[in-house]
Amino acid sequence: MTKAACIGGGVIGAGWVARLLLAGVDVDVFDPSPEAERVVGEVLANAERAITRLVDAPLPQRGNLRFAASLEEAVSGAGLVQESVPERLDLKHRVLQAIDVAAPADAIIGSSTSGLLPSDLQQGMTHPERLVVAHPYNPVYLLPLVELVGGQQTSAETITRATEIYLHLGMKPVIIKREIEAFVGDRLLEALWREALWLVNDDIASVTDIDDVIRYSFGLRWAQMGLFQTYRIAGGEAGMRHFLHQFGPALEWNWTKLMDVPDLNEALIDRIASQSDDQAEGRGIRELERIRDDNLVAITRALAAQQGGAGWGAGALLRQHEQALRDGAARHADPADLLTLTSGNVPEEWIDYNGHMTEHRYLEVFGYTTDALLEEIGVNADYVASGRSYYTVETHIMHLGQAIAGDSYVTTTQILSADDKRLQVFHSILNRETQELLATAEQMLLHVDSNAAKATPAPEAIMRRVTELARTHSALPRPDSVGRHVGQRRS
Ligand SMILES: NC(=O)C1=CN([C@@H]2O[C@H](COP(=O)(O)OP(=O)(O)OC[C@H]3O[C@@H](n4cnc5c(N)ncnc54)[C@H](O)[C@@H]3O)[C@@H](O)[C@H]2O)C=CC1
Ligand SMILES: C[N+](C)(C)CC(=O)CC(=O)[O-]
Repeated sequence: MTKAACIGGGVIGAGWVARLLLAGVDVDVFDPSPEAERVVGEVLANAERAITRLVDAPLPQRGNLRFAASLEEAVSGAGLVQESVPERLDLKHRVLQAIDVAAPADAIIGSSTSGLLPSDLQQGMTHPERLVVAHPYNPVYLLPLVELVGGQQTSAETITRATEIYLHLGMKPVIIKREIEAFVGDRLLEALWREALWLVNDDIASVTDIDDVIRYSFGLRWAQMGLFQTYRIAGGEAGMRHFLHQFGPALEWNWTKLMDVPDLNEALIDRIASQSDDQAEGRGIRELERIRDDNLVAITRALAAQQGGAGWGAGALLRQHEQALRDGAARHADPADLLTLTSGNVPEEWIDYNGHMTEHRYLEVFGYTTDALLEEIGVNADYVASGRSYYTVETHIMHLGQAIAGDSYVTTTQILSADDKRLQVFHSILNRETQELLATAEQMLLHVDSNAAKATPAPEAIMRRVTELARTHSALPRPDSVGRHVGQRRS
């Protein structure tokens, strides 16, 4: 899918716009609000900042963003239409029916609704089989879950195609077996939310106290193990059965208000809102979003480092997504030419106090390029797991040009020499538009037995590909700076 449409560009619509654009998909937005362009722009800036901190792989070239003058213009040519208008059934009906008429026949229509039944949303549509609830979590660009809920008329093909689309966006689609109001996540959240409102209403705890109870305890647990696995462990060595026998009876005690809802009168709204203002300590929404995003990035990265680097939960998903990004990075593997292995955009975060890309980011890009080269010659995750790999033992970087935020770059690679243990390569980073040479790196890599931590000959299958590339690259001009060392004068 190369183009999507987002109908509604508020909190959730803007989050979808960011997730899609940063996955390289062009997005047309329709939102009649005069504020929509500003909101989407601000959310996108925060999203780009977060994603470049999160993902250790070359991001695809950002998709093009366009604000359409009408819903019909926005959905034209879209493979996915994501509806995120306010939670009112009458409005959703009007919008979904208009999308249904104007969108391409094979477009998937995803609704972001938090709780409306897809069968209700489908009423009045000519092609209801392509509508699926695709319920995300805020911030859409960082939290991977999307609950997929089909209605009575949703086709199995729609669920399959939607799953593929959201997977491609780095998300975790969970297909809900049967439609139910509020699906799974919001059922759980509503129960907690209701109890929290009662606790403030009954003056048992303040807004801050309740948030502290969550974030210093079970909030930390939930990001990594959810509810059931956490309670299994809480059952001790006897596990879940013991846990249920011990704590099951408490469910009958008077611990919750169950389905009662506190009267959200003006006095209670004032109390909650003013306690929430105090808690924010003057920070604006965008600032709070950035704090939230930095924390989520740190948590997800920590999860990605678990299980020997394979990741756990949302961290494992991140690792898989990074691998997919590397595999999909613009690759040009014609052996008679330089290898074009990676490409991306320079994010704001990479800019230093001199106003241009800071030095260690060049090494990062060269590192990705080396990873892509290794994939190219067959050194993939399975190969590394077999106890063999290449280690970089020397790098010489030359900084030749400047890259500023938003610049599009591409890397090229030339194999300079190779034998069964050594691989000498020359990478370049170029500005994709102007082709200006920004930096080069000459590297020496050694093929190693990682368990013995010593150099060992690469097997024939790897050497065949390396030798083929090295032979054809030997016909290319040898870069002037090969073999230069720091401080050496040009002759
Ligand atoms: N805010 C949240 O935490 C979450 C919300 N959702 C769901 O996402 C949907 C949108 O919610 P929010 O983004 O929070 O609301 P919002 O109020 O922030 O944004 C709604 C946007 O829709 C626009 N809009 C209104 N009428 C429109 C029309 N006819 N065509 C196009 N755009 C129109 C509005 O101008 C506004 O920008 C709802 O269904 C909600 O249940 C889902 C997950 C989380
Ligand atoms: C409050 N809400 C029901 C709109 C929340 C959601 O739907 C999901 C979320 O992000 O918490």
